[in-house]
Amino acid sequence: MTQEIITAHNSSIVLGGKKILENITCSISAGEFVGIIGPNGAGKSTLLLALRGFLPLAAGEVQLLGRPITTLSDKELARHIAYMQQEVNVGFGYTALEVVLTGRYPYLKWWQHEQAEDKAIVQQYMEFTGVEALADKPVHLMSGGEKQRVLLAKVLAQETPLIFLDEPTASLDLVYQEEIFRYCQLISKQGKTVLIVAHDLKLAAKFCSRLLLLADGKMIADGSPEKVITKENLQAAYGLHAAVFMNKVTGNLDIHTYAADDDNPNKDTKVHIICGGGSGEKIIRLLYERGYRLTLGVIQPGDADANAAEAFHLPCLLGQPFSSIDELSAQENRRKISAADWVVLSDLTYGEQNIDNLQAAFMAKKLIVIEDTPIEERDFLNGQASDLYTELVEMPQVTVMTFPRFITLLEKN
Ligand SMILES: Nc1ncnc2c1ncn2[C@@H]1O[C@H](COP(=O)(O)OP(=O)(O)OP(=O)(O)O)[C@@H](O)[C@H]1O
Repeated sequence: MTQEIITAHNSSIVLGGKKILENITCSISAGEFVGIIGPNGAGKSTLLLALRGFLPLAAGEVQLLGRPITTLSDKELARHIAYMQQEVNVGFGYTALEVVLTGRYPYLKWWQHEQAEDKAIVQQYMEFTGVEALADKPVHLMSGGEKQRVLLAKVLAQETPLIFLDEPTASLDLVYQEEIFRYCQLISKQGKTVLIVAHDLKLAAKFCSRLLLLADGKMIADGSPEKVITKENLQAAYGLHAAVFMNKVTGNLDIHTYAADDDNPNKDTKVHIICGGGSGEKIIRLLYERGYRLTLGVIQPGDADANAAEAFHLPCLLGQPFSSIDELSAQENRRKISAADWVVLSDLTYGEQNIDNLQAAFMAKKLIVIEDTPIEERDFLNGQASDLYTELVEMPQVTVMTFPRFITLLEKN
C-alpha cells in the first residue's frame, strides 16, 4: 500500500485580507512526482509554502506523516522537507560551497562542524548540478542559472524524503531544465516525494507522475498528466485555446495553442473535408482553429491526415488499408457531404484506392476545391481522375482556389 506522506484537507489561505487558496484538498504519497501547474498568480507558490508549513491556514489542516504540520519543529521539518524557493537572496560574499553546505545543517548538532561525509555529499550534488568548478565563487557574482543550480545542489544535499521545488528551472537552459525533471523522476522512482511548481506544461506532462492544476486559488484538476492536461482544463485555467494530443513521433503529450474567438461564430457551420495523404493537414488545422464543426473522409488509416484528425479529436471516416473505399464508407462519406454546409476537397492525389472521394464530391451543396498542383500531376488513373475533376470544377456550386487564397478568404469572413 502506498504511504500518504503529506495531506491538505479543505485548506484555505488568506493573505493581505484576500483569499489566495480556497478549500484545497490533496493527499500525496511517497514516491510521487507531483507538478503544480497553473497560470501566474494561481496560488502555486502559496500552496507549496502551505504544504511546507510556512503559512498559517485560515481553514483546514496540513499533515505530514499523519501529524499536523504545525506541531513539528523547524529542524524536524527540515529533515523531512527540503524546500527551494522561487526567489532566494543569498548573503553577500558567501561562496557556492558554503551555501550548499548549509543543506547539511539539519543533521548537525549545534557544536558540530560538517563531517567528511557531509562534504562528500555536497561534492556529489555540486557535481550533479554542474557547479563544482564554481565552489569558491561568491554566489552574488553568479548568473541567474548558476545561482539556481547552486541552490538546487543545496536542496538535494539536504537528502530529505520530500523535496519541494518552486520553479527550479526558471533561469536554466534547455539541458538543465530537462536534467532536473529527469533527476526528480528518478529519485521519485526510488521512493522520494517531489513537488515541483512548473510553467512548462510539456516537461511537467513528460516527467511528472501527477499534476495539480490550480487557477484563481482553486484546484481545477488533480490526476495523471493525461487527465489534467486537456483542452477543457487549459481553457478553464488559462483561458487558452489549445488542442492536446499524443505526439506519435515523440510519444509525449503535445499542446498546440492558437488564438481564437471565444464566441466562436463558426460553431454551427458544418464543414466536411475530403482529403488524404497529408494534403488535408493544414486545411484541418486552419478550420479547427476557426471553430468549424468538422468531419473528414474517407482516409486510409495511419495516413498523416488521419493522424491530424485524431490529434484534434475530429470524427473521421477511415477506409481499409491498401484497399479501395468500401461501400459502407462511401455511403457514409456521401451522407456527411450532404449534411455539410460546405465541403473542401484538398489537393489530393488520385488512385484506385480513393477515386470514390472525387465522385462523392459531386454531392456537395457548396464545394471549395483546393488546387495547388495541376490535376494531371495528381492523376494516377491514366486520365480517369482528370476527366472527372474537369467535370466537377465546372459545376456551379464549385469554387477552385489555391491554399493561400483559401486562407485569405477565411480571414475575410
Ligand atoms: N504576502 C502576500 N500578501 C498578499 N497577497 C499575496 C501575498 N503573497 C502572494 N499573494 C498573492 O497571491 C496570489 C497567488 O500568488 P502565488 O505566488 O502563490 O501565485 P503563483 O501561482 O505561484 O504565481 P506565479 O506563476 O506568477 O509565480 C497572487 O495574486 C499574489 O499576488
